[in-house]
Amino acid sequence: MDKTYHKFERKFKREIYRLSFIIGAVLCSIYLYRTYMRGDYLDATANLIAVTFSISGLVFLHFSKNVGRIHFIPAVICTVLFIGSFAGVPSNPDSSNLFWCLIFLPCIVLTLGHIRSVPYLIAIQVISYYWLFIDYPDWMNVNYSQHARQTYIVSSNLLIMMVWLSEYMRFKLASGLYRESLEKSRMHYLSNHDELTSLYNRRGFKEKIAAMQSHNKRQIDQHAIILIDIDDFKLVNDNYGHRFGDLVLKNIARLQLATVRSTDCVVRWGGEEFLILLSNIQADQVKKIAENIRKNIEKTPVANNKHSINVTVSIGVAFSEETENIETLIDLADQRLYAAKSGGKNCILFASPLTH
Ligand SMILES: Nc1nc2c(ncn2[C@@H]2O[C@H](COP(=O)(O)OP(=O)(O)OP(=O)(O)O)[C@@H](O)[C@H]2O)c(=O)[nH]1
Repeated sequence: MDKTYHKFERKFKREIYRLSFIIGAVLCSIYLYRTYMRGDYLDATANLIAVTFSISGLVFLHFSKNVGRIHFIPAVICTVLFIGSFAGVPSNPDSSNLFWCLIFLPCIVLTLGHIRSVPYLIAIQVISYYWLFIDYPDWMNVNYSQHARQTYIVSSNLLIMMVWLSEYMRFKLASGLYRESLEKSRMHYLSNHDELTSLYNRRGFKEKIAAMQSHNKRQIDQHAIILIDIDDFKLVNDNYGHRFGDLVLKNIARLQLATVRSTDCVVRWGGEEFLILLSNIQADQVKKIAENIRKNIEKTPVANNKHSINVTVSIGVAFSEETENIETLIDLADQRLYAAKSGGKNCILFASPLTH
């Protein structure tokens, strides 16, 4: 499945590990205190080991970036605690340690997931059945009653079934929801971006403007529009082929993105025409950016293994001080671009030429 989904799953697991360790540390500390006060030092030692395990798990989790690598550690800790509780303290008069063992079963399923937990659970159940019916040496003073054994077998199996099923359903639901949201965002991306250059398309630009206007309560801060058109692009296609033309478009898109700030919006406005919306910016900075774009494009060759050419662009710029309406601003920039083309190309017009 998708890498990002695994990342999302790992985050989920990390929280489960953390929760398991915290619960383990708190419960075992309480029991450590009680057993120590009771003078039951064997039990107290087992609890001390459990507390140490849980705290080291938390420390490890805190410092490890990639939780994927430590998938088995919490499960191993749970298994050790399980075995410790099962076999280490069997002299408990009311067999209550058997029921504390049940805590670790959900932890194992949740940390390992519905697939990896299966062999663990089978192994744990086989070991615990063996321990339930084993002839313990006399010094261990084990006395699991028939009732305790039966109750343990029924409750542990029911618990495993319930937790396993809920983890299985959670996984299916989460991966389904994730796939759905991934598909939605993919569709949204495709409808708002140009396939060739990955820049915004007109639809994406409209959405961006609407978002900026609603964020700034209908008025975008001081801004400017730069309209860019490749000079004699038809000749590029005619001389070097359409695929080379596509390469030129991609290179120009890349150069624009490299020149503007990450907050600016670069749009493929038409076939060989691009629009840049610079927001929150002073006029002199706009002029610098436009000039940098023109120069960078002019001096950077576009090459494949057959051809290497330099292309130029003509640019028209309009500033928000001239009009508040974005459509009118684009029209102004377009008129200047047209004038730049008529005036000899490879140049920028920041103001409309005087008409007589
Ligand atoms: N390779 C390629 N060419 C495209 C694409 N979209 C539009 N074009 C071409 O861009 C060219 C635009 O040509 P014109 O509008 O005549 O403009 P021009 O040749 O750049 O001339 P001036 O604008 O006057 O400098 C046409 O040949 C289109 O086929 C595209 O996605 N890929």
